[in-house]
Amino acid sequence: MSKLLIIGAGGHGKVIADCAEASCQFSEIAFLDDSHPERDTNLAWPIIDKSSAWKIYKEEYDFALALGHNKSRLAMYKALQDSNARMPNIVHPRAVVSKHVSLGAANVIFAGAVVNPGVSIGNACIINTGATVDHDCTLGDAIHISPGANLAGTVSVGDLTWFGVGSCSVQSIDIAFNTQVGAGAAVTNSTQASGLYVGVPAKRIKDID
Ligand SMILES: CC(=O)SCCNC(=O)CCNC(=O)[C@H](O)C(C)(C)COP(=O)(O)OP(=O)(O)OC[C@H]1O[C@@H](n2cnc3c(N)ncnc32)[C@H](O)[C@@H]1OP(=O)(O)O
Repeated sequence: MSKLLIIGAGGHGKVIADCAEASCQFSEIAFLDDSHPERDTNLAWPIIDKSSAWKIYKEEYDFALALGHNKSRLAMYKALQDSNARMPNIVHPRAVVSKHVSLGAANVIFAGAVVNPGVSIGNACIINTGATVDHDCTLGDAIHISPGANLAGTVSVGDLTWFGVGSCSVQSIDIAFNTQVGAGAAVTNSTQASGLYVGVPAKRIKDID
């Protein structure tokens, strides 16, 4: 069995560790975090070094990326990928993921999530607790579908997009690169431009970085 190093020892990291433990895929789970050596544990798991030290560990460990910020996670993913580090997908045993789903690398799919057949997910995405991604959706890289968010069928989601907690999308629309969907929003039309969309139906209210 492989050993897992999770980069980032915050709350999201804890959920990845718990998910990895439940998957029985790893013989050891530990963290890298910039708070080391002042902090040496994250709940039940040790923090063994700073995040920047990851290269030292790349032969010995697989990696998971616990950076909630989509752009930071994508940058870290690219750095590790360039270095041929191993970044498996981590799927909670109580997530329902169709075998007819295409998954890239470094994705996490948490408990209660459902990913239906025909879905394609890129790299470094978070399908958070209880989120659903219905048939034939296409997700790019470094996307976060927050807890309880729901995508109907055949939605195309651009890289770096974040669906907030409890938000949703109707079927058969395209969500632009780097779209941020506020908590509880309902996206009812394709989004043409990056930006923050809130409300029901969701409206674009401002630019984002
Ligand atoms: C396990 C986990 O914890 S995963 C993390 C899950 N977290 C989330 O899903 C959080 C989602 N975040 C949100 O919904 C935030 O409110 C954001 C990102 C949409 C907006 O944050 P900010 O960029 O700081 O915007 P700000 O708070 O200044 O709000 C801008 C305007 O939008 C409104 N607004 C903000 N969020 C929402 C929302 N979800 N729905 C409707 N209106 C909203 C504000 O009231 C404000 O309106 P005003 O200008 O008339 O006063």
